[in-house]
Amino acid sequence: MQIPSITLRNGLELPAIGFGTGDVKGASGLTTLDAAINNGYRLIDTAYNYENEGTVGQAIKRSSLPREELLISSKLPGRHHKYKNAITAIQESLYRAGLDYYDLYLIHWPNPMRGEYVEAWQALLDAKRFGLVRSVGVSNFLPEHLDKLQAETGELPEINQIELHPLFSQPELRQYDREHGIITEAWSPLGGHDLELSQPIRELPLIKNLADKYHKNSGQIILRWEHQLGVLPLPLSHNAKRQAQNLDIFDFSLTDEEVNEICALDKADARVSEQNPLTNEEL
Ligand SMILES: NC(=O)C1=CN([C@@H]2O[C@H](COP(=O)(O)OP(=O)(O)OC[C@H]3O[C@@H](n4cnc5c(N)ncnc54)[C@H](OP(=O)(O)O)[C@@H]3O)[C@@H](O)[C@H]2O)C=CC1
Ligand SMILES: O=C(O)C(=O)[C@@H](O)[C@H](O)C(=O)CO
Repeated sequence: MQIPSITLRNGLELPAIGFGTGDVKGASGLTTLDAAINNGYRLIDTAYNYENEGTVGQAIKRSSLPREELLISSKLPGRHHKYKNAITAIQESLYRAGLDYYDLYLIHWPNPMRGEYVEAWQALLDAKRFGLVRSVGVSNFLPEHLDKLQAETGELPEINQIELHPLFSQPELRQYDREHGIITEAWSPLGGHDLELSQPIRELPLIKNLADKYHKNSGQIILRWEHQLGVLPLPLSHNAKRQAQNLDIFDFSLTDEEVNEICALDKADARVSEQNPLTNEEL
């Protein structure tokens, strides 16, 4: 299946959809990742704190794909924002995965009350200069945090990975990212792994009607809507069939009106995670 690409400011081309790995680890995680790669996923989102960079590295090795055909993204945890710790953590991330470089490395959370994210950003920029990572970005950053990075280092991230789904579509943050040449990635793009919260989103009448109209399922409608917004979604499925369905979104288009109708479902306080980056500090 041909997946379109999205190009970062620095010219790096990413597949327009990636694979989330939040709880994918160990032997069962390896089976999940084998299936994902086999299904055609080429961008894999991991994190130091997921404790699965080893599983991701193992899956890469088993895939027998040339390293350059895969794009691997990891994230720096809050406890390692100090410059020296950040460089060491990136090296440790590489050793865990058995990789020579990451394609992307993001600051996982800004942790604004600790106030060390500019130092962490400087470390990521230097890690890029040292050749440890090809592109650098952030996750869960709000405009005020991004403005501070630019003011203090002169450099903005290539990527901002944020919570985004039909009830929480983040119009202001998407606009900020777009105006600053930052690609928005969506975490919990299907409404997250808590079925009680995500199922009602996928069962919204508008989403179900569109699924019927286009002979797709609700997940595919949501992922297609995110794609048409210019957002790069990172869905996770442990199920090989759903993994394949989530990639099968490039043979139809929603109308502009339908895209806007889904955007109109947005409720500014409908985070499924209740994790507001202003107050949520993760180490
Ligand atoms: N930067 C950050 O702070 C964060 C980043 N993330 C990243 O984002 C990724 C994705 O987010 P996540 O929270 O996992 O949630 P998702 O929105 O990707 O939803 C995953 C859940 O949806 C189910 N699912 C997948 N496809 C379908 C489908 N087509 N129809 C119905 N159900 C489906 C899965 O079940 P099943 O497995 O049974 O298919 C799973 O329970 C994470 O894995 C992680 O990589 C997540 C949270 C925070
Ligand atoms: O999954 C991630 O990337 C996170 O940042 C986690 O903190 C996630 O939001 C979670 O599991 C919180 O309990």
